[in-house]
Amino acid sequence: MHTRRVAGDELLGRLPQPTGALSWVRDGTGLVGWGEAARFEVSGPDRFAAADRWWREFTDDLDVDDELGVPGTGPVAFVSMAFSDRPGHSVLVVPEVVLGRRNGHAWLTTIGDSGKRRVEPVRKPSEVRYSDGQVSVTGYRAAVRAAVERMRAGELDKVVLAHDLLAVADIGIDHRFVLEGLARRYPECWVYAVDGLIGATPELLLRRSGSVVDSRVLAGTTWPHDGMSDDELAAALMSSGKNRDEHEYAVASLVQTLRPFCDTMSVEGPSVLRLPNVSHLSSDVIGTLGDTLGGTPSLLALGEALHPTAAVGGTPRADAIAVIEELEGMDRGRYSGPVGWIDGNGDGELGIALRCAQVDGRTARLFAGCGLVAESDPDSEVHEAHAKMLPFREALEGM
Ligand SMILES: C=C(O[C@H]1C=CC=C(C(=O)O)[C@@H]1O)C(=O)O
Repeated sequence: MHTRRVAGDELLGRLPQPTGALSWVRDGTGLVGWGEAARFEVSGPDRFAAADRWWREFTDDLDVDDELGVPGTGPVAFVSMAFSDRPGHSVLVVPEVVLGRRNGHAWLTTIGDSGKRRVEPVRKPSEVRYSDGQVSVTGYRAAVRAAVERMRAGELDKVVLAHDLLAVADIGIDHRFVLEGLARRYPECWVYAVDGLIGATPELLLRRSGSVVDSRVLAGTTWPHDGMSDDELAAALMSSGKNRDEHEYAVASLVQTLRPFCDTMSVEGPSVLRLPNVSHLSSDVIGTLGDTLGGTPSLLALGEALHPTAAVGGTPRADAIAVIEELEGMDRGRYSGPVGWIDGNGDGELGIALRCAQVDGRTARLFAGCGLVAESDPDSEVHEAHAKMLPFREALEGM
């Protein structure tokens, strides 16, 4: 395989075909890929360790010629892990071609001879129809109410429940059309696509660059309502006890789990992250990895320890997972699992797969969830989940 410097500043615009897009792009930087040189699929509680092992063996056997030698050059796999230990299907895809841009560098990595692909024009659907997914809005409201009762009874502190929505377009969905729409409206988010899971997430589970790791923790949300200005919404969010509690659980779970791997750690926040559809309480955690057992853990090993954070699971983690299995009533698939990329040195970026849909032909299954605490109100959570589905809906409809 070869990595060469290239000129040009396009990423998503270079994807040649309507399906099979691979993407991890934020505000014009990141990686896109196409073609499949290799694929690894796995499920079950050992999925992270199995994926890590497969990736190490795959890269050990490669003959790499890399002109740049920075994170994201050389061998790269796009990663999307299932939320749940069961059921669930996780996937690593090694593209035939990767195009990357970061810190003033631009590069092209190819595996094998990876012949040129025909470039097909991007297609826009003219009609999209929506219907209930596995969990309707009514079912979701009832599940939220039941979870809130459990928390009021002191059974757990926080749980994240989600529901889904089906969208059917009049033509096969062009992944590039959705990705371009998401990137245009959500430059603060990581716009991703792996094996048909497409979205724009504002939440970074973990980035590893050598011994430095960082994470963006989000929890606590508001959305435009009651004619309030953006500043009024932000001030209300910062002073909401319910949202501050929800956020604190998410930061604490991340810090506690990452601390044993780190020599130093610091937390900045919370502040308000403003997006077009919602605003979140946001904290950044930065750490320096220490040597454990003679080396620093890979990104996938760290992802295994961190997933699921309280932003998608809850607190205490095991109780929250049990409540999700009992009350949510659907298979999340890869929604709310780690998604991103890894390179041959164990570096890379894993976001949390939020604000997304699983796309298959003309159909997209959209997901959104909300963190619940004892003070949560079921109707508000239904509105919040609706607001969280807007990015994908608007991108699909071309708004
Ligand atoms: C579970 C989701 O969002 C999480 C991330 C940020 C804020 C959240 C909240 O305030 O509820 C959720 O924990 C989702 O978008 O589906």
